[in-house]
Amino acid sequence: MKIGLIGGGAIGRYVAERLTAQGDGPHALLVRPGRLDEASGDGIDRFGSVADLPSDIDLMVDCAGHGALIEHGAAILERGIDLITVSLGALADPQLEAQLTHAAEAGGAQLHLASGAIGALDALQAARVGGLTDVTYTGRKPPNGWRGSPAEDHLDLDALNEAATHFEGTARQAATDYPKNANVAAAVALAGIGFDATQVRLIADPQVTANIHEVTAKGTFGQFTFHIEGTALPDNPRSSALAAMSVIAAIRRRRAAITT
Ligand SMILES: NC(=O)C1=CN([C@@H]2O[C@H](COP(=O)(O)OP(=O)(O)OC[C@H]3O[C@@H](n4cnc5c(N)ncnc54)[C@H](O)[C@@H]3O)[C@@H](O)[C@H]2O)C=CC1
Ligand SMILES: O=C([O-])CC(=O)C(=O)O
Repeated sequence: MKIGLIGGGAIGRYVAERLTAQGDGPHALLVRPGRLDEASGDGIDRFGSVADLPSDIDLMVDCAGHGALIEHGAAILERGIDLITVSLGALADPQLEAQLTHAAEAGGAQLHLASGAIGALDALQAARVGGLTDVTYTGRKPPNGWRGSPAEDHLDLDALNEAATHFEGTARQAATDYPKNANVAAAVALAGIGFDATQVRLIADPQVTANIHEVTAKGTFGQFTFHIEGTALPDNPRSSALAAMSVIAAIRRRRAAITT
């Protein structure tokens, strides 16, 4: 299997290192148009557009964020190349979701949503079958984990001495307003009761050092609470290491004889 990457940041570098260690390339790095000189993904052949990618690429992996999925997603799928993405929050835009669905159908390819920094999505998907009544997601990170997000408009992150909520609303609004921080909200929404019915709370908390995600769900199946304290990647306090690990796990599942 020949694998190409989008994104040479914190997640992309982790994924590239793991792929290299397991003998999987990566075989191409797709960068922003006109950014072939971008200082990332060292040693990997770079390409500025999907059309330029080598013809033998079997799988593309988006570790670059919403802009990359918007920019390259449809073209990859239309070319018949499967795509794994961590940029789930971009699907809060119904037009993008429709565009990617049509592109996947036209190309006979599949868009796979990596589980990212959260877990229990399998339980949510199963619970949805019987009917879910209530799903809430709470994301709690240290103040540094919210830099570059709308949290900065509501809070003085440097002066915070107790936990402060800076967003309460739907998963659609969270995913739209926090493209670098609320992909988990989108993952929960897509697995469960959707972007508009999933309730989200985002908190900056100077007392914690981990990226903490909590999901509670109720339905005919019963109820559950899932709580995870994720270690951030060394290069980006916003992004949990588990998000990068979930990409490698998704790739491994594709070639496993027995899979979940
Ligand atoms: N699903 C999940 O649980 C999570 C998802 N994410 C998503 O992953 C994204 C990347 O995370 P990090 O690696 O930590 O960020 P980062 O900022 O360290 O790296 C982003 C990389 O993507 C590249 N890039 C940006 N736009 C691009 C485009 N249009 N085409 C090609 N390359 C492009 C940048 O040059 C950079 O190399 C986040 O912005 C977020 O949206 C992050 C954490 C968890
Ligand atoms: O990595 C995390 O902990 C979560 C995150 O940034 C996201 O959901 O986009």
